[in-house]
Amino acid sequence: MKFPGLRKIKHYFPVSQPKPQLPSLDVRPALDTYIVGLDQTIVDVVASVSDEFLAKYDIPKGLSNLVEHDKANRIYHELVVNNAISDHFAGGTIGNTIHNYSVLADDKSVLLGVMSANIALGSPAYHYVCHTSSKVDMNHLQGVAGDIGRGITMITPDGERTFVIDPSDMDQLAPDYIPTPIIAGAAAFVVSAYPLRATGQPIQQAMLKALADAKAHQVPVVMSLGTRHLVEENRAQILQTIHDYVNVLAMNEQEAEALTGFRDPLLAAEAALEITDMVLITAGAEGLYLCGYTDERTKRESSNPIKSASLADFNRFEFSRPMLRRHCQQPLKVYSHIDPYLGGPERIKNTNGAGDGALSAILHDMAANSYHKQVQPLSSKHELPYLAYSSFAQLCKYANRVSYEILVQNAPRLSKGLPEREDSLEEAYWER
Ligand SMILES: Nc1ncnc2c1ncn2[C@@H]1O[C@H](COP(=O)(O)OP(=O)(O)OP(=O)(O)O)[C@@H](O)[C@H]1O
Ligand SMILES: Nc1nc2c(ncn2[C@@H]2O[C@H](CO)[C@@H](O)[C@H]2O)c(=O)[nH]1
Repeated sequence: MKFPGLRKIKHYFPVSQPKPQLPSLDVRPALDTYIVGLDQTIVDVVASVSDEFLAKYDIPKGLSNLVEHDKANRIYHELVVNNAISDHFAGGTIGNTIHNYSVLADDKSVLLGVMSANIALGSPAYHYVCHTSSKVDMNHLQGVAGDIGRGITMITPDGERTFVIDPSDMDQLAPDYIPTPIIAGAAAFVVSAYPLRATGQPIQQAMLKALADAKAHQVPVVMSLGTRHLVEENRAQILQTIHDYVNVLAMNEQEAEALTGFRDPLLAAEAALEITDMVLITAGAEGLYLCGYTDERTKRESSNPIKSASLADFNRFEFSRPMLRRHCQQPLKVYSHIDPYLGGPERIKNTNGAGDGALSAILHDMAANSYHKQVQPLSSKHELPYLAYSSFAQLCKYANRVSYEILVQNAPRLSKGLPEREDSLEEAYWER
């Protein structure tokens, strides 16, 4: 487990404790710190298209659209003929998140989902496996006869991305393939709302079982919302799922508006905190918001400039560490916001996965907290049951930095972690 993020002052973080056993790639619940993700396994087929191309196939821009197999094939073949496909890349919003977690933390995660039992060279499954970190344990995947999902990722000249999803067998994950002991030992369980639109498919029951397992074993449940129209179309079910199971909710501002009715991210977060414990709202060029609870006893005042927007002095206690609401004697809502790191990259070719990247940073910090607690149970950092190792403000910095890296690397999956030492980060940024 690496230390989460970069900062000037480090607490003692036991990264070099000798491991009691030989290293193993499989996750061992009693020995390892890891997170578990459940996803529809999808390969992203990345192509450059014009706005006219989207209009021709009647595809709403900026969203993830489920389409029938024949239509997906027609689109795919036109892209091949136009020579517009640049890459095949492993995708799936949670697949990306746990891959990025493993790269950042340099530690293990477990992927639950399906995989083609026979993988042919060049097949979607082949591309998926090739582009996934070896620290992602894929031993619990369910083998299927057909293909994994295909997500045609169309990038328009403005850098916006639009998906056409051809599901193939991606929704066939059965509850029998949810390993309860693996979930029970995890530092967090992460899932997206996408399976909720796979009406009548086995993955819905599998997801419910995994959620119930996580809840029964007090494993924090993290959910990302996926895409705006998924939220609009399944709002009641999503709200119920969040209310029943979810501790950390991640969404962009459009999804937040569809869920809560508030366009303003702070008001959306305030509303969402009535049904969950922590909320990450990414807002593109406006940066991101992280909001949650802390206990009155442990609130810490920020030394950053105090900001007011739709809520007055909203970031006043952003130096506090997040807690589950039920663990607070006197819960206090805390809000933090950060502008894009260094104002964002000079040129953004593609924003795909920037939000997932921010979430993987939050997961890293949560897992680091579990790890630290396991190794240093008597540390003052664990006097109260905190949800993360760092403060809201520090979590924002880290999440923001990782989003920037995704934008710079121009792919939803990090090919390398953050630099060990960054002059610009230490001097020009963290100290600001
Ligand atoms: N145009 C931009 N300029 C500067 N930073 C940006 C820009 N777009 C995104 N970012 C950075 O990336 C983060 C996440 O972006 P965004 O809100 O677009 O995520 P998203 O829509 O959830 O993405 P995805 O669903 O593809 O993962 C932002 O909080 C910000 O830090
Ligand atoms: N699980 C899942 N991921 C999706 C879907 N649509 C788009 N994505 C992924 O979202 C990622 C970007 O956030 C891409 O890598 C896509 O593969 C979907 O319907 N289900």
